[in-house]
Amino acid sequence: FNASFHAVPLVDLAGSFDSTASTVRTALSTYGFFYITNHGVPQELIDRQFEQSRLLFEQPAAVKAAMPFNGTLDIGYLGSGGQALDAEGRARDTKEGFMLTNNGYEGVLRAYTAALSRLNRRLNQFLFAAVGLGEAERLELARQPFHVTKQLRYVPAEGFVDVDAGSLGAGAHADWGSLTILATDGQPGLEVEHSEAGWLPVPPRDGCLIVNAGDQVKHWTNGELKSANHRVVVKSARPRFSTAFFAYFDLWARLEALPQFVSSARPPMRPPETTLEFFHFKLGESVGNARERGGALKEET
Ligand SMILES: O=C(O)CCC(=O)C(=O)O
Ligand SMILES: [Fe+2]
Repeated sequence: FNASFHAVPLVDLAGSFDSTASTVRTALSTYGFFYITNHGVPQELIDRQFEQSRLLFEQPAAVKAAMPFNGTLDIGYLGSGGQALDAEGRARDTKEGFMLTNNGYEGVLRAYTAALSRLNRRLNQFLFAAVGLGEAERLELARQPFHVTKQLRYVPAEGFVDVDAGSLGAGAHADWGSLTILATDGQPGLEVEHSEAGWLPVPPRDGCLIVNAGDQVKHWTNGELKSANHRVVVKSARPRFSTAFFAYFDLWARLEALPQFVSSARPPMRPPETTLEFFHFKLGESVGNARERGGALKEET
């Protein structure tokens, strides 16, 4: 096995529409992940957004606790150990998360979110073309995509990271929505699971954002395109920051497996359901997992 054959592909958004859509299809059916370059989000906006993230996470625990996580909207501060993304793992995630609210960093976060929202609409055109659908079908599912912007900070575990014992910045999971667009502060840690190659690093690349498909795309294409499992292993001595923009299809859109990917031998993976129904199901599951695993981390004081 040669790892160099197994690298997450790069999609150049400045290329021709058809070749970009075809690379998106290959990338999502093989890895579930791709890098994007010439994405149009100014590096300066990405950097300012990380600066706000740094300031936020440096606040005293009491200040962060005063912006509590809202389990219906998925906004607010969720402390280390508040979530356990790996449904089969034993430990809770060590990361802290902060989701968009109307606090002081509102201006920067809203500008960042607006830029990513435009980029997601562009990526959706390639996604729909990749499965042979056009603008009319896109408007049925993705006229006004729902999205959540989540700033993350991974503080290194004390001592060492024991992957076998399940101690991860973020446990193995697939994302839930349509496409996730990830920016990082340049520190490695993200890994994607490949069916033959196992866990592959997805290191940051200059000028690139990282994109991956979520479960909605998997259910929609009945497994033809992948929502790859991924995880975050942070071994460095300093904290790692990343910001994930989780896009979904429209909140009220009823998602159903596309007929071209369904047969009697290949029944739909899930019954038709709205984005909202699926989102609440997954959110309840991951926060519930962490509650059940109480005691795996020190309680925050
Ligand atoms: O921080 C990262 O690199 C990925 C985070 C992630 O996978 C998630 O929050 O769903
Ligand atoms: Fe993820």
